[in-house]
Amino acid sequence: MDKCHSAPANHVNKQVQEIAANCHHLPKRYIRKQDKEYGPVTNASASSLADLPVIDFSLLTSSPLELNKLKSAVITWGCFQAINHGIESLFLEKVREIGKMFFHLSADEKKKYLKEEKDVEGYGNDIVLSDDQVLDWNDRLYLTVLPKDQRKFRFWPTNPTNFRDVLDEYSCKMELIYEVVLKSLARALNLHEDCFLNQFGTTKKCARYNYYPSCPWPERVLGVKPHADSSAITILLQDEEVEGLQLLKDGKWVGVSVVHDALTINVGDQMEIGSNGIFKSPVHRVMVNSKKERMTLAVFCPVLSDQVVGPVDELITEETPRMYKNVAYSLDYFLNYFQQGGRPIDACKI
Ligand SMILES: O=C(O)CCC(=O)C(=O)O
Ligand SMILES: [Fe+2]
Repeated sequence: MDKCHSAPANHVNKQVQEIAANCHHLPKRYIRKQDKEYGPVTNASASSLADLPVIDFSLLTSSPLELNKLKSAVITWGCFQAINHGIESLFLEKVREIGKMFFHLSADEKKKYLKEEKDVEGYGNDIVLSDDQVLDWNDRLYLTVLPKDQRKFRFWPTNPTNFRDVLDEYSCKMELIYEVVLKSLARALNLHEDCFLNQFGTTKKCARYNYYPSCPWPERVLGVKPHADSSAITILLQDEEVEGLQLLKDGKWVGVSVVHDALTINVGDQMEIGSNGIFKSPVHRVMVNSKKERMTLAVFCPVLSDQVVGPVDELITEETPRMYKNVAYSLDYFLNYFQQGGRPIDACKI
């Protein structure tokens, strides 16, 4: 059979994992349309792994040098690898393990947590907004973890049995990491350390386990299509061995390596706006592997729904005029641009 034969578009509501398990041909809905991707389509080769700065969190308050390294990382890349962040290696393993155990449950068991068609919360994949939308080669489990009163427990697996406890503990740790990053970024710009924390107010923490089954035609699909995150920051726990994340840097795609026990942290559109464009929210995408599955856990830290985001006053000066309007962030606002391949932040620029 022609390996690239396109199947009819009846896979839209199937899980990618089910398609991958019996993949004799690639369903049409997953085939990349390269003319619709912004940024070049060439793949990163082994030689173009990003030299992403590694920031030692244990030094951020005591070492001006480390703080400066963080500042230049976020200005240059919008992203860095955090080490010595205080989360034990064994615990990170557990966080990965509960995710893998979940995705390895039977299809029927996982479907108990299936999301609704037009919502993101729960187990599933892309919200489909149009017939010609290209789908990502990934399944997800998306759970709002903080504030606690926004948790929708019907989507929280009880299998494995420790899933909820481990994710709950991880959420608390993410709140602390969030605060360290926002305070450090403010100090790096000589602002009061609570400046960004106050600007954004209470932020949500939304955990998204991304599961990328292996794909016999990795060049023809994308794990996640090019996008920038809308959050203030995103804290990513990568797969312990399989790479796949790439950043668009100076017009080229460069791969992000796996650093043992590191958290890969990037700023999102809300921080780009808050910092009046000093920190740039990086465009990134995910490639899939022909042989190995990959699983990551992204924790997005966005403002609460309808909260207005704008640049902090102290960063608007005569030399550095306001670059972004104040915008009220909602899921609809984000999705409308995202699924059409545009960047929501372009609509916020003055
Ligand atoms: O899985 C990854 O490496 C990144 C995922 C990502 O970009 C996202 O979930 O927004
Ligand atoms: Fe992302």
